Amino acid sequence: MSKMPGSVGTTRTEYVTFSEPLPLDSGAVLSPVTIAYETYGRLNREKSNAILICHALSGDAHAAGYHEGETRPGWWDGVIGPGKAFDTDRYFVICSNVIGGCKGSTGPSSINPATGRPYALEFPVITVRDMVRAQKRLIDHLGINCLAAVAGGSMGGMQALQWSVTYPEAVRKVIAIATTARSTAQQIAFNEVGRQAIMADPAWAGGAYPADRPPVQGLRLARMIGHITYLSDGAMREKFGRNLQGRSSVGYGFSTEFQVESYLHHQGETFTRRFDANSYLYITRALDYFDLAVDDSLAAGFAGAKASFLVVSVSSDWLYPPYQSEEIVNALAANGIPVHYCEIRSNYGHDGFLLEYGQLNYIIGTFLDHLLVRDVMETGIPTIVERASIHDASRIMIENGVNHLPVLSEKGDLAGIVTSWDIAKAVACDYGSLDEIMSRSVVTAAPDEPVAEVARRMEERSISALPVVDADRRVIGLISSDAISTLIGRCT
Ligand SMILES: CC(=O)SCCNC(=O)CCNC(=O)[C@H](O)C(C)(C)COP(=O)(O)OP(=O)(O)OC[C@H]1O[C@@H](n2cnc3c(N)ncnc32)[C@H](O)[C@@H]1OP(=O)(O)O
Ligand SMILES: N[C@@H](CCO)C(=O)O
Repeated sequence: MSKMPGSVGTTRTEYVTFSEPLPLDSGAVLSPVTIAYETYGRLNREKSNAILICHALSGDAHAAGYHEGETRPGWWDGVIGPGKAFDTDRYFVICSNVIGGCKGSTGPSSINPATGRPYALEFPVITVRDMVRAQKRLIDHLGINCLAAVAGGSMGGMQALQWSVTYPEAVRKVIAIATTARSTAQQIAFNEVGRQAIMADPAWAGGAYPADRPPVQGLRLARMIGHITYLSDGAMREKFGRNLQGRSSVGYGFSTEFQVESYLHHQGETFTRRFDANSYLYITRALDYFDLAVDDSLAAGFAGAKASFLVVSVSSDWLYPPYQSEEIVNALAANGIPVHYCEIRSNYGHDGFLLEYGQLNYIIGTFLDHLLVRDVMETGIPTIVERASIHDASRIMIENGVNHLPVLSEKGDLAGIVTSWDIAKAVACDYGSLDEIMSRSVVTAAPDEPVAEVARRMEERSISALPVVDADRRVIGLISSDAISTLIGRCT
């Protein structure tokens, strides 16, 4: 299929296998570990533009574009592509199938090297943290030290949150949608009913069913139950009301009569053609175990996180209700961690995170464009020491083609700044020492400040560049109005 506007075009799932054993939360190890993944866009030279997308319960690595011969795009195609929120003209977008899944990554239907047969229930129980550990292997394999963002909805949002606490140095932004920081009793309850439906199917056979005779009845029922929780009362009423399916009056029996019944049968049926029953057990168990709280405190759980966060809920989501997003926001705010919160207004229910593309594109796009100084600043900039001469300063400025030169004290922290305008003044007024011309009260920027705020400060003070300093006033870069306007020009 040729590339369409806004589409990443034809895509293909890649596979990588790691032979080094993957330690799991349960104490078991998994080896070898295969990860199925797709990428869209190009990784830049600095490897700083990578975004990891994490999928929900039944998703896979195919998040965007079209597989050869297929007409349905990837599951988050509405937000991934040129000009979309996850803009593949700017970002290198990665999506991988979770371990425990059945879409190419190692899971219970993979061959157990110890027996030569599918693992089935010999597959170790996994957690969301284990899924993230496996993703870290992939990210390392791709040579990426720090992700520009990790994003996902539902279980994908849990993985994104998990990244922020397990690998705080390896992720700059987290986008968590329609999710929670710890599974609730109600969520565990629905998962358990689904699992019981599968395990009660005689075809499940203790998990050792042959690939061509899976427990379809149990899996169908599990999905029907699950799918109800992905919708809302309003969405069901709007979609089906009390409409009958293919008949004009009720039949006083137990065959399928209502449209909503027919719809759920359809959803259950199609699910059995694309999903493995044992993977359903393992992944829902991972959801149950998910709890980022430490000593029952979510604030303590997020204490080490370093990313900035976007938390999004769906107004009609009763499976992962907005109050659970608000808990995440409060826990982050308690740690002084930058966080934005948005509630998508939608009647769709939980699956709104797969459908509300207009709102998602706007909210995510705005957040990703909400650049921080560290995203824009120039690093490795020239500096000069306090005792140097005006001649030294002008030579360094000419050699490096810069108009701003931070002046460092003997201790190495910021003592002042000298500009090409100061040099011109020095020549005109015949000043001899750097001390006479440099400004000592320097307006600075911090790496975690939003660029927009710094741009406002520069405008108010009529300054065209600010040194970026760390907590010890060590100069770590420079942000200039030129760099900001180049960026804005590129983004419009
Ligand atoms: C999140 C991840 O990481 S990936 C996992 C996401 N993917 C899924 O969950 C796949 C299954 N889920 C769905 O299809 C979800 O409903 C969504 C959210 C993805 C799509 O939502 P919508 O576009 O609103 O589709 P909707 O829920 O109406 O379902 C449409 C299907 O129901 C069928 N349908 C609609 N009404 C009826 C009915 N009365 N009787 C039988 N079937 C019906 C349609 O024919 C269509 O079938 P098809 O998907 O086989 O073509
Ligand atoms: N429809 C989604 C819902 C779970 O979040 C899925 O099947 O993965």
